[in-house]
Amino acid sequence: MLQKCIKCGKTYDVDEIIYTCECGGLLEIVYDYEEIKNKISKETLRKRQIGVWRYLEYLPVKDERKIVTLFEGGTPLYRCKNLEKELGVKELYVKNEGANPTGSFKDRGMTVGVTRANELGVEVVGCASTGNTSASLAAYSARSGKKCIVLLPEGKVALGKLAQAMFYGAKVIQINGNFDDALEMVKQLAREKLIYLLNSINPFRLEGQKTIGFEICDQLNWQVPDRVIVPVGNAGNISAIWKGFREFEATGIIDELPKMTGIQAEGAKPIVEAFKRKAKDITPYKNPETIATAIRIGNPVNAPKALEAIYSSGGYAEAVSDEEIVEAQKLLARKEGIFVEPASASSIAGLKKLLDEGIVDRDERIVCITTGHGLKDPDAAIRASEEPIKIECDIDVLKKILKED
Ligand SMILES: Cc1ncc(COP(=O)(O)O)c(C=O)c1O
Ligand SMILES: N[C@@H](CCOP(=O)(O)O)C(=O)O
Repeated sequence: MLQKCIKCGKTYDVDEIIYTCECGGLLEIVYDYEEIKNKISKETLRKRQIGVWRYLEYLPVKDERKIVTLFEGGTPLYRCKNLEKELGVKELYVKNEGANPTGSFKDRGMTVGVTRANELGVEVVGCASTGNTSASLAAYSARSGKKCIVLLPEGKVALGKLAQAMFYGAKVIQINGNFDDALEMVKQLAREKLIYLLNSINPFRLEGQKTIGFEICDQLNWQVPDRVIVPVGNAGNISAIWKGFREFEATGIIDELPKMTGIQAEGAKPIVEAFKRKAKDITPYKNPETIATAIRIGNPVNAPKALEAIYSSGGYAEAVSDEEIVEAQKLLARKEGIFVEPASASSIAGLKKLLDEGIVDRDERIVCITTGHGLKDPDAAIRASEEPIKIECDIDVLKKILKED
């Protein structure tokens, strides 16, 4: 097991605390896949409880006693028959990551990232966040007794997420700047070794998130979807999920791969623009803006990994407007009973748009990832809903209302 630069191929020991290569390239964790293949089979995996740690041999942990867990993963993969009818597709699933312990997919990353921090003997962890990363890191650092510092863009973090970070006991610092500014600041703290950084630039964190790909195969009885659609912000998740599929292929668990499809918001779409230019580099946005605050990111650190995932899987990247996001959020809640935060609904909005554009075939088996719980952002949900009806305590008035549509 090593850390390897995706740009120049240089390798580093896993115990070296380093976030990018000397050449500036992003790092990823590589394993001896033949060794994993000899240890693991579908049957052995199935004997264990579903969740991130079912896939232990694929995870960068040396000492199991150091694992910090809140029982993350094992999230539902819903077949969505009502949406299939509504959108005119043959087979549609939603992988609902809002069902994780703190309500987002970040918990998969943090169980592994904070376990690594434990193994390294780190005492102070930190991150920049649009909300979910901070909520999750605050919870896992509380559980492992570490000090936690989170930097947030003031006024742009959904209420539920802010409440979580504060309540789990993190030191919460709001900056007069956006997420990208906050990330630059915590990267500086990490370079000076004042914190162990647990944003997705840390390759160990992404190892936990790749288990979304593992679980999708597992829950589809080892079949592989034609396409996986993922909301994209800092671009770690789409890269991680793709790595999961590739590793299952490398170890003989699956023999096909899905088309990775990333969705961004119109006001923050540097990856979509790069994809449409067929480029490998992005042009960052200085002032990203969208109702989907979780993906209000102008300079995604994992852009090279995400673009590689999209290009080499034959996938696609598209942007959706705030109106399309809210419409999709409502559709998912009202047709399937699944309440997600706005950023999460971009995968559904993106699917609808790509079907209309003829990019996605109606016969495909599709999995949309919904990344965070709807209760994270109650303000957005209330703004998008009809006002409750107010009446006096009058039974006749109530009966009259009951008869209305
Ligand atoms: C709810 C939600 N959806 C999507 C994303 C985007 O994920 P990524 O940054 O890995 O692209 C985030 C945060 O980054 C998020 O919190
Ligand atoms: N949406 C994210 C943004 C940070 O992404 P990360 O994956 O690099 O931590 C958040 O929840 O803060």
